[in-house]
Amino acid sequence: MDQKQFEKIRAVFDRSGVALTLVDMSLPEQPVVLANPPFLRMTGYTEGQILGFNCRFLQRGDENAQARADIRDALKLGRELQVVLRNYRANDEPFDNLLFLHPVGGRPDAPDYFLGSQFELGRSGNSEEAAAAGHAGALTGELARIGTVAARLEMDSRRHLAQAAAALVRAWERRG
Ligand SMILES: Cc1cc2nc3c(=O)[nH]c(=O)nc-3n(C[C@H](O)[C@H](O)[C@H](O)COP(=O)(O)O)c2cc1C
Ligand SMILES: [Ca+2]
Ligand SMILES: [Mg+2]
Repeated sequence: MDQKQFEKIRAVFDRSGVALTLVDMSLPEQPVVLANPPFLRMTGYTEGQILGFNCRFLQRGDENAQARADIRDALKLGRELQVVLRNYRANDEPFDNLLFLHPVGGRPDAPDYFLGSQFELGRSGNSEEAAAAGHAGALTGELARIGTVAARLEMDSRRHLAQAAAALVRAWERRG
C-alpha cells in the first residue's frame, strides 16, 4: 500500500465516530499501527501505550479461546469476521467487545493490513441490536471511504454487516 492510501485511512480514522484500529499484517507480531480517539476512549489507553503492540493486550487469561481461534483463521485466510470477545480496559474494568475485522489492501488472500472496529456491548439497554446495526452501518461507510467496500456494493455490505452484528447481539443476550 502506498503512503497516499495510508494517509487516506488515517484521515478516515481521525474523523470517525466508531472505534477503529489498523494492524500491519506484514510483521510477525501483527501490531497496531493506527488507533482512533473512540477506540482510545473505550479502552482507556493512550496511543503511545498501544502502538506497536498486538491487540490481545485487551484480553486477560484464556476466556476467548474459540473467538481467538476464529480470528486466527480469518487473518490467515484474509477474510472478514465478526466475533464477541471479553476485553479489559486499562483500569482492568471488563467489557464485552463485538469486533469487526476486515482485510485492507494487498492481495485478497494476503492483505497488507486488517482493520478492526470495536463495538462495546451492554451500553444500549434494550436497543442493543439496533445500536450494533447502527455501528455496522457507520463502519460500512468508513470502509467505502477507504475503498475496501466498492461503492456499488455499499448497501449490500451494510445490510450484511448489520445482520451479522444483530445475530451476534442476540446470541450475546442469550448467553449464560
Ligand atoms: C485489526 C485487528 C483488531 C483487533 N482488535 C481486537 C480487540 O479489540 N480486542 C481483542 O481482544 N482482540 C483484538 N484483535 C485480535 C488479536 O489481536 C489476536 O489476533 C487474537 O487474540 C488471536 O490471536 P492470539 O490467539 O495469538 O492472541 C484484533 C486483531 C486485529 C487484526
Ligand atoms: Ca491517531
Ligand atoms: Mg491472549
